[in-house]
Amino acid sequence: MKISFLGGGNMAAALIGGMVERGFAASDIQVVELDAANRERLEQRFGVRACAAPDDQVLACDALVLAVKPQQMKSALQPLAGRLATQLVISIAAGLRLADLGRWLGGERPYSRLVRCMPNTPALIGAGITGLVADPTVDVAGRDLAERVLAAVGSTVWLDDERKMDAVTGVSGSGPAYVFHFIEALEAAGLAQGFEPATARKLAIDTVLGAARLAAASDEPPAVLRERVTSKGGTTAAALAHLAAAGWHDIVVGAVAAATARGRELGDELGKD
Ligand SMILES: NC(=O)C1=CN([C@@H]2O[C@H](COP(=O)(O)OP(=O)(O)OC[C@H]3O[C@@H](n4cnc5c(N)ncnc54)[C@H](OP(=O)(O)O)[C@@H]3O)[C@@H](O)[C@H]2O)C=CC1
Ligand SMILES: O=C(O)[C@@H]1CCC=N1
Repeated sequence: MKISFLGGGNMAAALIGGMVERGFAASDIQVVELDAANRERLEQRFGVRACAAPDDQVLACDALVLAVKPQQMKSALQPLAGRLATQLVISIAAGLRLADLGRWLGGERPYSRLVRCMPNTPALIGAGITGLVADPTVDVAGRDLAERVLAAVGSTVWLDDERKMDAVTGVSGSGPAYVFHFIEALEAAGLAQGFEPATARKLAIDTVLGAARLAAASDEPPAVLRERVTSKGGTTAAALAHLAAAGWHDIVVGAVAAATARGRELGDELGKD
């Protein structure tokens, strides 16, 4: 299976790294990337071919992953318009809708062999989660191909309605940043309590890792696991009361709503062209 990437930045590197680590042949992966330093990094780190513009070799692929920023997409697709025939196009761009991508990629008619998805950066270590939605005209073979690419780097969730994709972006696409931010805060809290930096970081990271693994392995919901940590009149209750008073739950819900709304706004703004 030959996979080409348009854009070789952070998320493309996470996907390529995860794919190579999980047995995709580096010689079957190509990347079009404008930045020369990025091209060199991708070639050296993963052994893939990187080039500055989409040539015939890039187009001779089974799947083309669109991995430029949403604001760069329309101009990045211009050199490809009307040149695709059988390739499955997989967009990972936040906000951008299938209909607009199809219009930008098409020649006389819109291109419809399209899957829109939203992965996240833990893909780099095979621990990503991706939401996917296909254009209704994509056949089973096309869906299987997208599934094989994204399932190589983590779990997948197929959606029946493209409008839900912005919420996937809000929850799991952007989600690792919220978790990293939480780890940063926990680490800073450890430093404030007098731990050495390495100890503060280890306590913070291993706590999040262990709690997430326990939640994933448990038949019980996170709320029950939380209650088990919370002894009556104990330390956790004191911390949770502080978080509740600061509106912790609503803050997280509001953050996801802001990300979701921004995805929708990007789709509205950029799709107008
Ligand atoms: N980062 C994340 O966690 C996630 C990102 N995404 C989506 O992935 C996409 C990429 O995001 P991210 O990797 O963070 O962004 P980056 O900016 O890191 O990567 C995009 C890369 O594409 C390059 N580029 C721009 N125009 C072209 C072009 N015409 N041809 C080839 N390469 C080009 C950019 O170069 P230059 O910098 O020189 O412009 C840049 O290196 C976005 O659409 C985003 O919404 C989805 C899920 C998660
Ligand atoms: O911040 C962004 O727009 C991208 C999409 C999801 C994660 N990063």
